[in-house]
Amino acid sequence: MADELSFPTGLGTSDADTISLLGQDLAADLMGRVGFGELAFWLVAGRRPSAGEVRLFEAVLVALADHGFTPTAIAARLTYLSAPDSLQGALAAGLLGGGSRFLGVTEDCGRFLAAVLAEASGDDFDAIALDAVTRAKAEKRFVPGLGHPVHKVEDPRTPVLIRIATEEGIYGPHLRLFEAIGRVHPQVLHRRLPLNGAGVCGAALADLGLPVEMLRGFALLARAAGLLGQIAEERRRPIANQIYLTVDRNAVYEA
Ligand SMILES: CC(C)(COP(=O)(O)OP(=O)(O)OC[C@H]1O[C@@H](n2cnc3c(N)ncnc32)[C@H](O)[C@@H]1OP(=O)(O)O)[C@@H](O)C(=O)NCCC(=O)NCCSC(=O)C[C@@](O)(CC(=O)O)C(=O)O
Repeated sequence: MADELSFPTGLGTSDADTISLLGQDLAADLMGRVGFGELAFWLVAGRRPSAGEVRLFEAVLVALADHGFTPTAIAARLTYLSAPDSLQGALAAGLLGGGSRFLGVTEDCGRFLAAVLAEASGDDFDAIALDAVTRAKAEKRFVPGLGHPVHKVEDPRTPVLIRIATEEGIYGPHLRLFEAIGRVHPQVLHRRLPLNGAGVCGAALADLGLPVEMLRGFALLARAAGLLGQIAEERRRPIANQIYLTVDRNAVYEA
């Protein structure tokens, strides 16, 4: 009976002396020879990325690592205040906040763009974008990737990622549609909103051919590094207790 069991994997395995990963000898062929970003791409895509793809992918990871005292950073710091014995708890608390308003939008935007492109015909990207924004507004949905709480005119990450994608020959239909949304949305929303960093990262990852259903994972991978930095700084120069006491001392009891 046991002979019939089979659990196929193309990722990792080991025996007493060796560790294999992605068909390579981990110790001999990968350690010290492949960057962590390249490995993360390879693990998910199941193919080794080109140097240009690694450059764009790592630019995404760098873009999303940290954005100051965001809800994810504050959640991690407050959890660390309460449970300094649980670094993993603080990290997990921060990552749990990667959702449809902040950070997780990387995937929402990639999915949105992919769905619009799947239905679209022709190559008039401004017309396709206009239709997509009009439909989102009619359905009372926010367009993912538009707007930012701090960068009201331009998110500095957006033009840089578009430039890198163009330089590396990876600028594709998702980034093209995203830029078209940036041009046409004022006609529908009657205000000009910035194309934000989370959104451009989703468009770039989709143009890299990564599965849109996995894009939140990359945003979380990037933010895990940033949150580690936040927790390390919390240890060196704590602020979480002040946040806690400020809210508690200013609470207004309205029973
Ligand atoms: C980002 C924010 C909540 C900002 O809110 P705010 O309230 O400050 O927006 P305002 O500028 O005040 O909006 C002015 C008027 O436009 C309307 N309006 C706004 N956005 C609109 C839109 N997309 N579609 C239609 N209409 C819109 C709004 O309803 C208002 O209408 P009205 O009330 O009538 O005046 C909002 O845009 C939003 O939900 N966007 C969609 C989700 C999105 O893309 N999130 C990514 C954010 S980046 C990120 O995740 C990475 C991170 O930022 C953070 C991290 O790390 O955690 C980092 O940097 O790394």
